[in-house]
Amino acid sequence: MAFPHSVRLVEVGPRDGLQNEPEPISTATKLELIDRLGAAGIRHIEAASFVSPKWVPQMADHREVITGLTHRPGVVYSALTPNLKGLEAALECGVEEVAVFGAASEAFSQKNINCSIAESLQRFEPVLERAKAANVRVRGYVSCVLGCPYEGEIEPTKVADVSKALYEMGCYEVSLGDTIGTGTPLKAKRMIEAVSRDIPIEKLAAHFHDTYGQALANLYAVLEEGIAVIDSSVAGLGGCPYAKGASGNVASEDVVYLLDGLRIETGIDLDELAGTGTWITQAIGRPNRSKVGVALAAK
Ligand SMILES: CC(C)(COP(=O)([O-])OP(=O)([O-])OC[C@H]1O[C@@H](n2cnc3c(N)ncnc32)[C@H](O)[C@@H]1OP(=O)([O-])[O-])[C@@H](O)C(=O)NCCC(=O)NCCSC(=O)C[C@@](C)(O)CC(=O)[O-]
Repeated sequence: MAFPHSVRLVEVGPRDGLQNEPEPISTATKLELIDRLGAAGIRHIEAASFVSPKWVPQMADHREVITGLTHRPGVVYSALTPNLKGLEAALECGVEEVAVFGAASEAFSQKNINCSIAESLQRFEPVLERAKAANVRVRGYVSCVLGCPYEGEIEPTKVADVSKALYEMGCYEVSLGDTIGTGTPLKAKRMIEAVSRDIPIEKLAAHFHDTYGQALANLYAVLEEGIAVIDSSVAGLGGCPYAKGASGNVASEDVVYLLDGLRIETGIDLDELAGTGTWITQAIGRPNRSKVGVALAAK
């Protein structure tokens, strides 16, 4: 299959990137990050997470973040909502899009959202119904699509089953998470092949972490399969509390550089994005994990 002509980047830095930071990050810093990302041309930004503050303290200011956003025309600002409680709180803040998140691994599901895969799907059903009634689109995530920190290998058929359930429930797009970054290009292709037997490829997104340095190679492999939505995190921010040693999502700057080189349109200004990566890493005292970002900053 040929590469897509354009790719939509879903920037998950403000949520996935920051959710594990141990030191509090001010709401003002989060809002500035989100605004800078929009100014760089990103059209979908995952801004917050309506989860329990006991589980993820860094996302406790979800209300302030969502209500404090300066909405740029054409930019979608979304938030995670694991259950009805989270969804109702998000709707009260006027959120325009939400996401539910499940897993292809039983053990990870238990650690992450405190329930089995089957229970999680039951929880998501009323979330989808309520969101539909409120005219709010729902994205679905599946974690551990290329490996689990507890169960190791995950069969592509398991990923396909959970993805299909989310899609049939009404998720407009299913994002496939290589949560611990253990995937390699062949595995990634096989997983996409399995999932796309049930779901049109244009309804799938790649959400790859770079723990083993394979994320760009894996993205190249799935772009060849026709994937045209990529989740990434500016400066490669992030990690996962339930996956020891996991590094962040693939860096947005590195993905844009790759796509620019392939003549695949993103609508994103790489220099502006790289400047945002430099700024946020300095603001929160983290190393910049984008190779492209570091190289551009050194010019
Ligand atoms: C899912 C729950 C809430 C279940 O948590 P639970 O303990 O099973 O839920 P519960 O219904 O029994 O409620 C327990 C307490 O949580 C409260 N509660 C219940 N729901 C909410 C809510 N929505 N917002 C705020 N508070 C909530 C509820 O009110 C109660 O409070 P208490 O009475 O003890 O004071 C919990 O396990 C949780 O918050 N987990 C956090 C999971 C998380 O955020 N993980 C990181 C995001 S996923 C991810 O990063 C992967 C992804 C998407 O990026 C893809 C990839 O890379 O793999």
